[in-house]
Amino acid sequence: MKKTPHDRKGKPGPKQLGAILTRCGVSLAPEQIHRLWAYHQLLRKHNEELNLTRIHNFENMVEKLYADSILPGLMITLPSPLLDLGTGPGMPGIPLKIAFPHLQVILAEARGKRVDFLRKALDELGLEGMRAEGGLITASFSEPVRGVITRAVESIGETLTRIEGCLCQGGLAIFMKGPRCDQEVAEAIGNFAGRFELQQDMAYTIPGTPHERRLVVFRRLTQRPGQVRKVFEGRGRHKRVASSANAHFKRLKRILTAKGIRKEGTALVSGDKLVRDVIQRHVDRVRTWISWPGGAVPPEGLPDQVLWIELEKSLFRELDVFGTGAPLLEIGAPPLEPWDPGSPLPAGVTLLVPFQDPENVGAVLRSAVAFGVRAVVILKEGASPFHPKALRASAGAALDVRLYRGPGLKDLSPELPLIPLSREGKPLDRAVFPETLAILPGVEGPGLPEAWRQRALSIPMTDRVDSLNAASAVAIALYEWSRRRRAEEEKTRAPEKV
Ligand SMILES: C[S@@+](CC[C@H](N)C(=O)[O-])C[C@H]1O[C@@H](n2cnc3c(N)ncnc32)[C@H](O)[C@@H]1O
Repeated sequence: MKKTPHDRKGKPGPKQLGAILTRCGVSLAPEQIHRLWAYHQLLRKHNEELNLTRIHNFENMVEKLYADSILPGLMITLPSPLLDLGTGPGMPGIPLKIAFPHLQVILAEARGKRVDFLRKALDELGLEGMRAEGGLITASFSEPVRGVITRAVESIGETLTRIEGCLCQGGLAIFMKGPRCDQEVAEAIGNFAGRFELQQDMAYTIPGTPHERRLVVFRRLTQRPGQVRKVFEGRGRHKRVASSANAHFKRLKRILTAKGIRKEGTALVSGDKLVRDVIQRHVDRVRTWISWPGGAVPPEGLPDQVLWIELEKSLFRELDVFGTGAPLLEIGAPPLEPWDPGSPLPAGVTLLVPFQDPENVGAVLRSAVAFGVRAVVILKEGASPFHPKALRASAGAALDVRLYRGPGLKDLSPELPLIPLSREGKPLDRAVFPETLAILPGVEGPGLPEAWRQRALSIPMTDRVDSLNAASAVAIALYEWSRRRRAEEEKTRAPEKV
């Protein structure tokens, strides 16, 4: 190692740099120490003018900047190419490149003067396989990288969104954090479920110092949007639609109504969470992913025949009737199986639904699934369970319950073992529920035909309102039934031996 004027005992110089690094668990070859020393000098020289770092004490700089930057490379196998997002004066990218010369590193820095400094540093240090990328990295940055590393930039969630365009599937997002980042990590796990998974979360102390750190590593599960596009284009399943006369758009417009849903046999799902849930639980029903240019691309794992339609934003808004601003899904909604009133009801509770408001149909389907209803019969007067409002109000439950199409209210035989719900009936809390039963609420407004009212159950309530909302009344009746059933089960359970 060459001697420099500063290289006396205790004075900053390559020798002391090497010694402090060794104490921190980082041992570098002499030429690497010289490169790092040259970088250190550049940093000092330009710091006053460019405000590159607030750490000035030599020992602190070595421990908190250089050793800190290099340690992640000793703890995990760093992927390459590696994007150092928000590198500032080159941290951790430059010390990492010096310590691990095989890495291809892109130093990303938004501020122009810092970018000038980085380019000068790379030039003077003769670091090859490394470059500085100026400007703000956003989700549209699409150069493929296998890893992203960041130190002191922003929250984990913000970075995971930002690297959507560049981090390859299976690639690592590496976060150099302080010790207290539990909440940030937990939020990212929840918000990016299905897109990123937590691979490692290591708490450590920089050896020989009291400085605590966390290395948090997320692995990307999904493909980059450009790749997804290629896959859909390769299958001939990607369409861009700019005209309202387009046949796909006209079909999608039609399925906003019950008549169109019946005719096309498909339905529209809206809302980010619901769309993701439906894909996860009913992927075989998915027909079309509907977005707009620049909007979210379809997730991976959709069946080959699924179509991706990118609609002009104004056309997309016509379909996004709830204004969710999230992609929509077209799903299969085949005609309901006809209900045979002559065949025995399944054990447990069946629900007959005459509601004309699709939101009530959706709400009641949600309660039906919540309380373990076996089958739901949509009567002739009932709204479509696949109407966009019904699907949304059901939070997807419309796809989780056995649905049948039944006759009209007036065609229901009085012989059927139904339990009608009506304001005039006997109090629900005193009712005796048979093993197998079917609950029949009335239509919103007119309620039930006279014949059914006579044998109805009623929910005790004040007379300050005329009636409960139809879907709420059913939810209460279902709750009462499930409460009684649980109480029965408790009773029949063998008493525990003492
Ligand atoms: C607090 S500094 C940290 C610098 C360095 N990583 C370190 O640990 O010393 C954050 C730097 O990130 C840059 N930055 C923040 N967001 C960025 C983005 N989206 N793209 C590029 N640079 C960004 C800022 O300009 C700033 O220089």
